[in-house]
Amino acid sequence: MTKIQKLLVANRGEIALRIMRTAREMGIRTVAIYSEADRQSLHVRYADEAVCVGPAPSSESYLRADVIIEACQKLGVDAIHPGYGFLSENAGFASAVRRAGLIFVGPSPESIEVMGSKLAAKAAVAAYHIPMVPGTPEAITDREAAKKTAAQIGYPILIKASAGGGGKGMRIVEREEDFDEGMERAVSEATSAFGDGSVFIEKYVTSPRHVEIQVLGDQHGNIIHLFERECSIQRRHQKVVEEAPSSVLTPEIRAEMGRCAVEVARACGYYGAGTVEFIVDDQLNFYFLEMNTRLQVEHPVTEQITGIDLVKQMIYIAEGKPLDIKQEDLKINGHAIEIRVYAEDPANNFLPDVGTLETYVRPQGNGIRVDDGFEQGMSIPIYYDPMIAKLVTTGATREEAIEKMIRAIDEYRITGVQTTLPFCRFVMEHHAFRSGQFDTHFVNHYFTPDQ
Ligand SMILES: Nc1ncc2cc(-c3cccc4ccccc34)c(N3CC[C@@H](N)C3)nc2n1
Ligand SMILES: [Ca+2]
Repeated sequence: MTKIQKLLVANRGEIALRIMRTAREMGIRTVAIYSEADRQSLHVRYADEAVCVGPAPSSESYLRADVIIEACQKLGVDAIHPGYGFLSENAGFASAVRRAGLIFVGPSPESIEVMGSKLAAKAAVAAYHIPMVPGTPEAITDREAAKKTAAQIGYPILIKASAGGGGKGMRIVEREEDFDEGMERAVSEATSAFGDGSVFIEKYVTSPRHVEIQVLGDQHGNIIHLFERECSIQRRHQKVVEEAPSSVLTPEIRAEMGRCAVEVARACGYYGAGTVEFIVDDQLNFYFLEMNTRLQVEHPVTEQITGIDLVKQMIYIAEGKPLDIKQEDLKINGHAIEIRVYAEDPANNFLPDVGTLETYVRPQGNGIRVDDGFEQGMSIPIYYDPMIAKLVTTGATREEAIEKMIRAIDEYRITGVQTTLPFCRFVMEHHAFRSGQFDTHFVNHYFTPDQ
């Protein structure tokens, strides 16, 4: 066991601040990294020490693994927390951190590697009888054979890039006559996007819900799940509204999905915080899709209903501590909803809107959590994800969480940039959302930009 005394957070914005807050509660000293564009940002001011890692573009700063590791050695840092995005699912970085004698607050490079390839993930899981959509277990090498398999599976099918994920590198093929062209395009897109043209086929589940299970594993083989998050309200594979628990799962299906998620984690010897993604069809059948080996943006809704601080657990696990939480001790307490507040203009096809937060007043009160990285007067840098904040409300019931969300959105005062707040309010008021009857096509179905 190694007690971490000094932690470098290799990230920026709200997640960097969020991680540093937990570290501070644990008596751990914090080091921030920042690009020249983030010199004045909050996470830099909050940290005990801060290091400029380069110019604004991420490739020259937040992705500079060598500069980040060098900074650790210079400052006597023990561990690095990668947050999400940037280097958080980069097996090479996790290995380099290890080789430098530092602790990577995350899973092993091997787990990151396996789960980074959709096919390797499916192969690792195959022996565990986890429901997966019908499809080809291997990358397509023989197109005629693949065409036969597609006919057996039945159209529509999805052609997916093995190196893809998060919706990138997926093509729907509705009919057999479109197969050849669909395959051509899928391979060329995967080759240009990921440098890896290997693709596989799956039966397309037409109106799925996106439900994911949070798992926590320690370095002694203990793995638990912390129930599900529903993330079906997405726009172009960018989640906008997430909630925990899901409004459709029954206790039986929840327990079964949780068991499967733990088995997926076990299949790759997982430790740390991870998320197992499923899609759920309208008959409430669920299918394993992929595993994310990072802390996710939407992790707060899980924290709110379980009372577990996931960053604290990640740090304990990285220190080699055995989990001090038993599965049977975990209960769902209440309902939490998160909306992501982006500096984007819903009336202008959600284009990023640059500008300065002339007014920035957060909502407050019982059941309101705001994870953000900005103060009034700050401008939104154009170089990074334009997320301003995550607004999380927690109520005893889903209805109460929705009421709180509507009240909080109305209290949130932001001028100087357009934001997605009006769109989120539209969702909270919509009968399809309120009744729980929605799927991943919600935004396309119900939101026309001129509204
Ligand atoms: N066989 C099969 N059928 C339906 C699917 C539906 C999704 C999906 C999941 C979540 C949101 C979506 C929005 C539009 C289109 C698809 C989705 C999906 N995803 C999207 C990103 C990655 N997590 C995998 N895979 C699917 N696979
Ligand atoms: Ca993913």
